[in-house]
Amino acid sequence: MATTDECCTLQMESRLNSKSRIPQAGLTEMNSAKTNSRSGLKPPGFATAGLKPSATSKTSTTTNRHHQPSASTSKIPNGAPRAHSRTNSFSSSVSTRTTQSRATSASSSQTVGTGSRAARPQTSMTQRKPGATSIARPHTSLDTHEEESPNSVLGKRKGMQNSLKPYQVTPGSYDKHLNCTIQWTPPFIPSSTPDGLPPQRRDASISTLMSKLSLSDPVTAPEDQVKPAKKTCKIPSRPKSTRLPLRQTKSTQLAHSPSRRKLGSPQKKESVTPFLTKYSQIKAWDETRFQDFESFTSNFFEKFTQVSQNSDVMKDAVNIYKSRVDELERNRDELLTTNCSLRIEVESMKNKVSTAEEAVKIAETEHEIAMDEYEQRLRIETDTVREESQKQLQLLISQHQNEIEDLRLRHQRELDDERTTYQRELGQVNSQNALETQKVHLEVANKDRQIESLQRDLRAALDDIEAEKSKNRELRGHLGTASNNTLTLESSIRALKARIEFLESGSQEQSQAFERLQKQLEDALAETNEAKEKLRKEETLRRKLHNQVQELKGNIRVFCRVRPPLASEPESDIAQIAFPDDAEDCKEIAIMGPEERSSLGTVSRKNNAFSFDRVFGPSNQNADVFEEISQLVQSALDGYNVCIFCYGQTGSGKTHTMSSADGMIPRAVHQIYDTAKSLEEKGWTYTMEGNFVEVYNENLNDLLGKADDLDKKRHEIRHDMQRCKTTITDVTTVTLDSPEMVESILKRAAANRSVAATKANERSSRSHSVFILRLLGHNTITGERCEGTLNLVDLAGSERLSHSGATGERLKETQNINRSLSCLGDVIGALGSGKEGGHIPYRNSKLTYLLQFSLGGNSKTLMFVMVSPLQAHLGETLTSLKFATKVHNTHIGTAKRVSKIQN
Ligand SMILES: Nc1ncnc2c1ncn2[C@@H]1O[C@H](COP(=O)(O)OP(=O)(O)OP(=O)(O)O)[C@@H](O)[C@H]1O
Repeated sequence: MATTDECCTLQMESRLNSKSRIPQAGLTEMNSAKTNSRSGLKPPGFATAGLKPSATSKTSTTTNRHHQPSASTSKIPNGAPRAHSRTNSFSSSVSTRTTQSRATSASSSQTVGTGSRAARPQTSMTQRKPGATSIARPHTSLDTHEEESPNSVLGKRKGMQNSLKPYQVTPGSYDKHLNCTIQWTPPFIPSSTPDGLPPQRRDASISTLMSKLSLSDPVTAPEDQVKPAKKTCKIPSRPKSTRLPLRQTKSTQLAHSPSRRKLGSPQKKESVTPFLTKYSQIKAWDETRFQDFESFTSNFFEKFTQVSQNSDVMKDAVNIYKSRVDELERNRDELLTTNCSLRIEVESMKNKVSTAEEAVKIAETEHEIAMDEYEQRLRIETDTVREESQKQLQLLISQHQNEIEDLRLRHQRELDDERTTYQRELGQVNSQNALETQKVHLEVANKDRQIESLQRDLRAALDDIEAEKSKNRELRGHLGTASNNTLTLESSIRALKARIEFLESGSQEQSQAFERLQKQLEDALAETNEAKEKLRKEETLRRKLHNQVQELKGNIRVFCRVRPPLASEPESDIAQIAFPDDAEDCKEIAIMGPEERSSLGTVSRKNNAFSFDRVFGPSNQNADVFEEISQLVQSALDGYNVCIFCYGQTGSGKTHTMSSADGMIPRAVHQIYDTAKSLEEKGWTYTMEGNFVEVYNENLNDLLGKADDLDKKRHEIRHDMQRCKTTITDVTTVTLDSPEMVESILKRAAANRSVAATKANERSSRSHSVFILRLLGHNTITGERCEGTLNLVDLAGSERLSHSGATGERLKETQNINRSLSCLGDVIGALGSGKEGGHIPYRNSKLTYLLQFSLGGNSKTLMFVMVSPLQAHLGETLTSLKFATKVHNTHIGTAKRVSKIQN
């Protein structure tokens, strides 16, 4: 029964442990509180059996959950065992008891908690009396130690923390608190049994167990086993397990101390009477149960140790977590504080940022306004500069185009003129050559030398003409170059226009384009100046060559013109006039003379052939005539005195040729204007002054003056022999500013003459009209000056006096006309005689005296002999032709150009 009860007790205890009950508590409740409190017996030998004086043999390992390690060796947090000086479970249970609890347990038995410990069986040291319910355990050093420990079991329970601290006691180690050496005793057998056991059985079991245990009491221990200075708890060495958990019930240990002592002293086993009650039934030691119990205990210890170690690890982890939580809380507080300060700073920064943003917005607004104003100003300035640039460019382009156009027109005119002139000159030269050849044939003996000379001159002239042509080609080349330059400039202008459109966005590029254009313009101007310089030189050369050609042609030339029959003139009255070389040179005219009856009575007609420098037939117009005399007009511009007069009977066409609307005078004036204008680019500036006078009855009348002054106002002819210049006193001089003025001059002259005439067209037939055009030229570049005079003379009718039948005033007129014409013939004859220093009868008539410097060596003279086609005028016609032939045969010396160089 006892064995069965003990097994049941162990099983119950195992179940209780498996329910996480604290083993110590369970054991306390079952063994100490009940058993000891009820038994009230003092365990015999308790005070002496269990304690041995020697503490050297064995060590006991126990675990005390209620004590904080404080001995010589301690267990580190990871659960490693540490040495402890505490005593066994008994000592531990005593140490957890407070003074008060001990006092309380002394008066009343407690079944739980500390009270149960107070009721556990007392050791022999307490000398517990039988029957006492509880005996206060005497104070030992453990009490003080227990109370001083901050980790007392009460404190643990209150805080529910660190209640599972493992506590190991090494058997044989010295506990300083108990002042004894822990001595291992054989494993005790838990006596806890389920409730309901009869006290007798319980006591018997306890007695049996206690009998197997021996606890040497220092009091009863042999003297040699007890150290004099301290109490020693000697526990017999344990063969296998040396660890004893603290949880093992202290009260049970105490209760079984006798058994323990008995086990620890096997030699005394037989001699010692088991400390059993009368109810104990245990008679012998059950070795098998002991071994089971020992194995169970060993397993239990191992599990307990493992759980304790885990608990220690968890506690250490909890401590670490707590410290970590504290640290984190501190960090959190610090972070909160920092966060608050940062929020304040953020708020202040936000305010600053908002203020700064407002300032930035204001500044941006002001900046935008300023930028708008600046852009507007810049746009206005750019538009202004662009407009000005465009205006300047347009102005430059228009000026340049005008200059180019003028230059081109001038060059074209000059080329046309030169071409016409040279063609004309060539024709004239050819005609002259033919004429000279004819003359050579006619005057073979006398003219051989002259022909050879003329041929040489002709060759020279041809060479000159070739040279002139080459010059002309060069000029054309220059003109072509100028035209190319013009085209280049025009293309440049077009490119610049396109460029300007492209460059509107940048004034700098525009200025560069302007500079390039300016440079091109300067280059073009330089080339133009070079061309002008060449033209000036060519002009001088041309004048020289032109004069040479004119001299070769002769300084006095005679042209014959036959007017066409008028509508009022019947064809039967038309004389037989032939033009033998009409298809070739137009220099011959043949007029069938009147019938002549010889002495034998035969009637015959003589063919009168005449040859002149040029013969114009009825079909020729004034334009054809002027084409031939235009070279003389050019000579007048070149500074030579030229005299062109028309000779012929009344009605032969003198006035028509000279003063009609398309006559020589208007055409000459127009040519002079055109030529003078073209010469302006060569530096020449011309001033034209005109006089229009008549010689009537050997008196000079100013046809541009008042009509009433005609035949009343006297005018004197003055000659400046040094300058070879003729002036007329009190004569009206008209400056011809435009070619249109000549028409008014002619009209005015005609009007004055008609007022003075007694019959229609009468005055013009009875007087010589002289249109004097003085040409004053000045070259501003070379400084040259020239002064030429063009005299256009419309002579009075040359009919004979006998034929006119005039009388009285008319007779006087006719006589004066004949005398003046005769004087003209005399002067021409004298000039043609070739006598050096010979007398020239200029003064014999007003006309010749007036034309003194235009007839002679320094002048070029052209005489038109006008022929009426009427048969009735045949005699006068032949007379005029004979006179003209006489003039034509006259050779006047070389003309001298009136020119000077300005200093
Ligand atoms: N070449 C011509 N073609 C056509 N008509 C002409 C030509 N020449 C002269 N006439 C006409 O003949 C007429 C006489 O001409 P004009 O008056 O010129 O002669 P004139 O010699 O000047 O006479 P006068 O000595 O009296 O002045 C005019 O009516 C004129 O129109």
